[in-house]
Amino acid sequence: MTIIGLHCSSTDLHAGQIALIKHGSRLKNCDLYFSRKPCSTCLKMIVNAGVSRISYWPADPEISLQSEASNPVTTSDAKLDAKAVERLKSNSRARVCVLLQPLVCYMVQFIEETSTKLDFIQKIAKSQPDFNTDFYTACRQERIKEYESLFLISNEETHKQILMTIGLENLCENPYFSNLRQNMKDLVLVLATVAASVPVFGCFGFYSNEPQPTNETCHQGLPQEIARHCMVQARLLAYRTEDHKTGVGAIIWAEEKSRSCDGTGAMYFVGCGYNAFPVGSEYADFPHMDDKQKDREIRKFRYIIHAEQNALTFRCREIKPDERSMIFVTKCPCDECVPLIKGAGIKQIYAGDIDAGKKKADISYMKFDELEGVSKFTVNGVQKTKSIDDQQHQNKKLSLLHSCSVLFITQPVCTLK
Ligand SMILES: Nc1ccn([C@H]2C[C@H](O)[C@@H](COP(=O)(O)OP(=O)(O)OP(=O)(O)O)O2)c(=O)n1
Repeated sequence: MTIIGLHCSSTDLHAGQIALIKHGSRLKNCDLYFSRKPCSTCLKMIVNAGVSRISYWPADPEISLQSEASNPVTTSDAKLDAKAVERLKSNSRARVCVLLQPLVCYMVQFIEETSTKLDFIQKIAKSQPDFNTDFYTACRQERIKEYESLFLISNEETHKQILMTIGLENLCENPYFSNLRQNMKDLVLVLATVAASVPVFGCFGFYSNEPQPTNETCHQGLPQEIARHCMVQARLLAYRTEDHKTGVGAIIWAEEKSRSCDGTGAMYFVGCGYNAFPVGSEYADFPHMDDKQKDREIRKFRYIIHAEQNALTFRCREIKPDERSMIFVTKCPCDECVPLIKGAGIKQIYAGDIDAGKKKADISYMKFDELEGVSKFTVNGVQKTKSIDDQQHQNKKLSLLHSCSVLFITQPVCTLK
């Protein structure tokens, strides 16, 4: 499976409409993932394009109806739309379903434990002698509150009533209703926990240690809020790793010269990946051991494909030489990946610098510091003057997760082993 697009709604267009404009009939046989149930305006076009499945997070239109319940016009429009969506759904070949996979029971705890050990939190901790150990907990609580208000209906009864209003009575019976709420809460916890591991704190952010090589925009740093957001995406990917010790995630974005209709501004998704063994292999096909094993033959390093390597391999767009292209990696790129990133023409690297400058037996991280011609942004607590982008960004909150409609499109791909 390859992700071929990631879009969010703009002022004028819904995410589904943007997907149509961007991909047209290439959507045929693709799977689409929405952060809300698509409305009839989007759904009619999408089913017509021949998509194979549409999965959605079941929080909207419910959440919008919650705040607009007192307005009879909106409620009756929403009812009409919900009916139209159900009719489009039942007369279409595409499968439209709620996407709420229950998490394995230890997942939330595992993510909570590992998130506190990540470099961003560790750097803040080191730089603050009077560091309050509850800082991470406080950040997490804040994110949980924020995400709950965006993605959940707090009151059970209100939730039930809204589901009935839009014709989803079948979801109101138990155990479906309590399972639905529990699965939603768990996923919100995971999202909030990972987001809290890249917190807003003092002047900490992703900064370059070197003077900018040129004034060209393709080397200028992104607004911190966007950089943090993309790093959270990479962190989420890292949890999909097949390396049982070290998970790494990478995501590549680029910026078009001209701003088009996309709700992500001029940014467009290029590719993403995490460290894993060759596609289609079984657990026992390759060794899983690390440097601590004396026998080098049973170490993982010659087999595992790095997050950046997978992001480059399974990308859906070309990397254009005149555009600001950037890769976000949760760990320092190693010596195998640094020349690949530079060779692919990527202009900026946002990375954690854990292990930078280290030479291990089978993997080394020496080339990152010496790399020239690619701008590097690592976690830093140095006070910087705000970039122009940052200032402009204050008024235009680009936040992919926060947006009402986020859309992933995946395409089945054939892989040869
Ligand atoms: N930029 C990077 C760096 C590493 N990796 C992957 C490749 C391996 O799956 C794993 C290797 O990580 P480490 O160098 O941390 O090695 P260990 O997993 O052995 O851990 P340790 O830090 O204890 O040596 O991470 C990656 O995908 N991208």
